Amino acid sequence: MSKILIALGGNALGNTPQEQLQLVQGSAKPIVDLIEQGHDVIIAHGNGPQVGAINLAFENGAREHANVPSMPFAECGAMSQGYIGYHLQNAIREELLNRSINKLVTTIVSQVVVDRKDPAFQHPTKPIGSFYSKEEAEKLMAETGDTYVEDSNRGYRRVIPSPAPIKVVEKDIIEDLANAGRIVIAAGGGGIPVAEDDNHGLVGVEAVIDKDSASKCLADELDVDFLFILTAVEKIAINFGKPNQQDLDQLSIEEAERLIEEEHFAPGSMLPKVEAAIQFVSGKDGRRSIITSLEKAKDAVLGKTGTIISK
Ligand SMILES: Nc1ncnc2c1ncn2[C@@H]1O[C@H](COP(=O)(O)OP(=O)(O)O)[C@@H](O)[C@H]1O
Ligand SMILES: NC(=O)OP(=O)(O)O
Repeated sequence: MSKILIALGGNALGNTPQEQLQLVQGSAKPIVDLIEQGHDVIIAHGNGPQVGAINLAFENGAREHANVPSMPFAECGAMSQGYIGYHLQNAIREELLNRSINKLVTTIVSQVVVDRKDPAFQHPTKPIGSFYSKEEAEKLMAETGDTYVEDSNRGYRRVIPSPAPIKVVEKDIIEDLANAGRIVIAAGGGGIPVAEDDNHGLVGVEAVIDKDSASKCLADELDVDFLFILTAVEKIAINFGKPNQQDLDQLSIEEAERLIEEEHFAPGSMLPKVEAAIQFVSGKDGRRSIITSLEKAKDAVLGKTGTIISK
């Protein structure tokens, strides 16, 4: 049996608390399928819509009420981990109980170290929060000074810096729990972004780390066999969304790199997933990364579907 790190995409969580509560019930099923198959599973997840909504709520509140503080992004990230982890761990717990699987599940508040000098701080790229029309985005940019960009033909979203993850601070605890047979939700939302100060302290920074990149970092640190990136599509494709779209079953590192150069993967959506997969499998022989949909996870681990990226 394998050790699997699952990176859960936005379609597993939705956009509102009500939607999330509903969707995580479905998301828990394929996760528990893998557990039932005997695999050791660690779960990471995104937080783009959630961290954007939390930050916006505080910003709007602070504008209108003197007693509402504005909330830094690291704290917003921490809140998103708690909020998503709470729903997800309860859904997984319930699914385990329904199937009489005697396993415990928990969420670890996870910090991820980044470099304050990372050039990403000068070039915000991480889309967060809701989607807006071009006109709405232009108005918001003029009002707030924030940056908004078009996100993969889906509308305009605010972007903030997304530095590269260096290490997961709570890695040893996550590993201890996983080795003890616990199911761990960790590095949620790419982890709380922190920088190390001169006295080994950790200080939150204004950023949101890409969850695929942070998942790759944790997968490396835990030396898992599979990095499973679960999103809304069953397979990755060339000419995505065009009449000549072709889904891909398998990719070598070299093939994947060539397709990146040919710009088949949209930045901010599929590109970070393929990059994370390449980096993960490049790290050690025998590793595999699978990109597929939540619904197909069980089949994909048996090699029946998904796009497998390997050496
Ligand atoms: N070449 C491609 N092959 C498949 N999907 C692609 C490709 N390029 C862009 N996409 C889009 O990227 C989406 C996944 O990115 P995104 O929605 O940002 O991920 P997440 O599930 O992490 O929230 C897919 O659902 C699909 O719409
Ligand atoms: N942090 C992060 O990458 O979130 P999304 O996957 O929701 O964009």
